[in-house]
Formats: sequence, structure tokens, C-alpha cells
Amino acid sequence: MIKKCLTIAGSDSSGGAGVQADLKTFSALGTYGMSCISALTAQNTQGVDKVENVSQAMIRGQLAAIYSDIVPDAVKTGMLSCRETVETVAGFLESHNQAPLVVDPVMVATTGARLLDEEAIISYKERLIPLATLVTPNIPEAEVLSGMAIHTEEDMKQAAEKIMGLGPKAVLIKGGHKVHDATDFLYDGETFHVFRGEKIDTENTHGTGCTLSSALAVYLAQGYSVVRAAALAKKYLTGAIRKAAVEKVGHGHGPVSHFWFYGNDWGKMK
Ligand SMILES: Nc1ncnc2c1ncn2[C@@H]1O[C@H](COP(=O)(O)OP(=O)(O)OP(=O)(O)O)[C@@H](O)[C@H]1O
Ligand SMILES: Cc1ncc(COP(=O)(O)O)c(N)n1
Repeated sequence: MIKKCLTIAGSDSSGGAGVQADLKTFSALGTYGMSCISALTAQNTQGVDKVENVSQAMIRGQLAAIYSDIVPDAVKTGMLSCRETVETVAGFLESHNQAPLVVDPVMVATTGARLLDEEAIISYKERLIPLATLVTPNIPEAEVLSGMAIHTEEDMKQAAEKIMGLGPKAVLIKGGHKVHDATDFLYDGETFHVFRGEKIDTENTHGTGCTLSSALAVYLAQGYSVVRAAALAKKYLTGAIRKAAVEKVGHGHGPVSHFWFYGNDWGKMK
């Protein structure tokens, strides 16, 4: 039976990040995608012009409608925008969700705009991250969550240990913000797994974090371990960045391209 994945995230009007990137990833990887929209953004590849939060009643309404009919096999959260929304989503998932949960603690867009209120961070730490199968901060987000500066790979590991103290089952610190390579670190409380990646020379990285966390949700829905899901998701994302490097959309940070995967032999990805 087809696997069903749910994204709880913000809408990106230009289609490169947020719910739109998540649904494209779910489809490209052969799953059925569903969405609960937490905020609307008016943005493009050059910047975010406006953000409007969806009401808490409407967020609860979307989640209730989904769960009363279709049980997700995996869930991911993206931009949650404000403290109330983090609390609402955590409260709902606590009582309704049994599927693997990937928490991408989106704080700032590639273009520099803030996508999360400062007061929401405490709710992430106390309510949502403890429910996560995997939390996927980039380096600046990992600094905020761990309370320490990250300059070296050793720092990434130490920060991962501190974030594990918040209660998730595993943490993946993404290295896209490092200058020389794109190496990610996964820590499951016992072992550090390193996913080395070549840094592709392109400014077209809009939606990388959203795409990675959605691909992780897909592979967890399909029953892969967190470690295997991380390897497969990075492979999918790297293909999508490589294609974006030669296929620019928009005038700023172009979106990653999901089309690279269509027509690929599915078996070869495993
Ligand atoms: N230029 C690049 N070349 C190869 N991989 C990259 C590049 N930039 C980012 N990545 C990879 O993309 C994933 C997302 O990493 P990043 O640190 O950019 O997260 P993020 O900041 O949350 O993403 P976003 O920019 O969408 O918010 C990681 O697996 C990272 O290694
Ligand atoms: C709705 C929404 N969610 C997430 C991001 C982060 O993605 P990026 O850092 O690639 O801009 C975004 N820009 N917009």
C-alpha cells in the first residue's frame, strides 16, 4: 500500500521551500503527500516579503481532518513561525501521532529572513523536540538549540550530544553552512555517523533543508532505519542540488530540482 507522509509547515509562494518543496519530494519519491499549513509567506528566490500566521483553530482543524481519515506513516515539521503554533502542533502530535516524526527547526530563510519568533525556541526545546524521531538543525539552529558556538566538526558532535539531552531519538546536524564541504553528522545517542558530502558550487540551494527532512520522512515511512534513511535522503538531495546548479529558476537563490529523480531507476537508489 502507498505510504502517506504529512508535512506541517509554511507555504512558500515561489514553490522552492516549505510545504511546496515537501510535497514535491513526497511525490518524487513515490509517496502520498498531505499538508497542514502553519503560515503563509509571500516570498521568492530573492527574499521573504510577508508572513501571515494561520490561526491555531485552523491548524488544529487541518490536523484533525487529516488524522480522522488518513493515518500518516511519517510526519515532518518545517516552519512553525511562532510559539503558539509550536505548542499547538506538539499538543496534537502528543495525543494523535504514532508515526516517525522529523522535526526541522526552521528559524531563518536562506535569504536571511527570520521565520521563527524568539519565544518559540523554548517550546521547541520543551514540547516538540522531545517527540522527535530525528531533529535536523543546520549549524546556526544547532548553536541556538545547544547554546554553544560551532566552529569545528568536534563542536558539531558536542552540540549533537547537548541536543540529544532535549529528548529526541536522534539528531542530524547539517553542514550546508560550512564553507568547504557539506558533511552532516547524525548522533543516535550511541554512535556518530558521518555523511560526507562534496559542496556543490551553486547559489541555488533554496529548499535544501525542507527537501532533506521530507526525504527523511519518506524513508522512515518506508521502514528504513534512521541511519539508512539519512544516507538515502542525502543522496536524493545531492542529486536535486546538482540539477539545480545547471537549471536555474528565478533571480536569486534558485530552488533545488526534484525532476532529476523522475524516470530514475528506483531500485538503484537503495
Ligand atoms: N552547496 C551544497 N552542496 C552540497 N550539499 C549541500 C549544499 N548546501 C547544502 N547542502 C546539504 O543540504 C542539506 C541541508 O543543509 P543546510 O545546512 O543548508 O540546511 P538548511 O540551512 O536547513 O537548509 P535551508 O537552506 O533549506 O534552510 C545538508 O545535507 C547539506 O549538507
Ligand atoms: C515556508 C518556508 N519554509 C522554510 C524555508 C526555509 O528554506 P530556505 O532556508 O531554503 O529558504 C522557507 N524559506 N520558507
